[in-house]
Amino acid sequence: MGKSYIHVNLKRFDILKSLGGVNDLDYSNSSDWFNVIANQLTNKVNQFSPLDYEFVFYIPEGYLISTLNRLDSKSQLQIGCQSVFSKDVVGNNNIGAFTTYRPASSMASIGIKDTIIGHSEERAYELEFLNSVSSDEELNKKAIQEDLEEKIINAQKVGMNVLYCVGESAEERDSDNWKAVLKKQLSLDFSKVDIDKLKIAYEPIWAIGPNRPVPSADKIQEVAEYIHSIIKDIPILYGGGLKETNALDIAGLPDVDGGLIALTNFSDNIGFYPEDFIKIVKKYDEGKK
Ligand SMILES: O=C[C@H](O)COP(=O)(O)O
Repeated sequence: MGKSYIHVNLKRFDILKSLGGVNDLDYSNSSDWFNVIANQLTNKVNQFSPLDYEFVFYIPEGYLISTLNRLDSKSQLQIGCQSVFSKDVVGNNNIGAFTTYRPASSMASIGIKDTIIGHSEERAYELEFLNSVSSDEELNKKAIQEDLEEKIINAQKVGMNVLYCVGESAEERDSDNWKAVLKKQLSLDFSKVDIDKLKIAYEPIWAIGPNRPVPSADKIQEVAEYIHSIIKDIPILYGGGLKETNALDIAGLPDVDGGLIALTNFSDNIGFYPEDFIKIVKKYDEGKK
């Protein structure tokens, strides 16, 4: 059995329902939302051998320092940040504040070793902005691609592992254009990008979040195989509606090495719930090849 990678992109589930949030997780007795999640998960994920599983949680920036300070040193939960700035800000007496940006070097200096780059949300916001300036969407996507590559390079330069997300939109799927889209997204310069510090998350945009269809296991396998035809021997995680009901099938796919999860409940009490996360992991483990 190969090693499996279960990564979680923990979106803003800390927002209280009274402020428009969706998650019902009760953290009223703690000022630190993620600490509540980590406390509920540590013993459970520690039942899996670190030789068999890697658990990485990409969490909103506000919780990074308190989490790193409070996390049980024996916890197998690894904490990552949600992308980094594309510029190298170190050296040349650079004393900028880099306001609003998150330099990889500053993340490394607080102890962050993992980051998620190119998430569909990151790509979408950048594209929305560029499309408002120029109508040449292909050129805009190319610019985003170059920016994401710089982010990967800068993160790896300070020793971080990168989960790089790729995936097609519903329109690109319907026009049967997914191979061309993925090929462009996977065209990284491997003279600069360290393949040993890289994993790929395939997250079809149309499958992410509540009330979305999920591709069949066969389709996920077809795409993962295609990704491996472009970049050999790289771990591929599937993201987009991965849940208890499909985790077993996805775990058994020959070209899939793990999952990227955000929601654990896709209806009713939408959000991320530690007990449901563990149920997904257990199902995944049952199907693990
Ligand atoms: O960021 C996470 C992935 O895109 C999957 O999201 P999801 O589990 O809510 O479908």
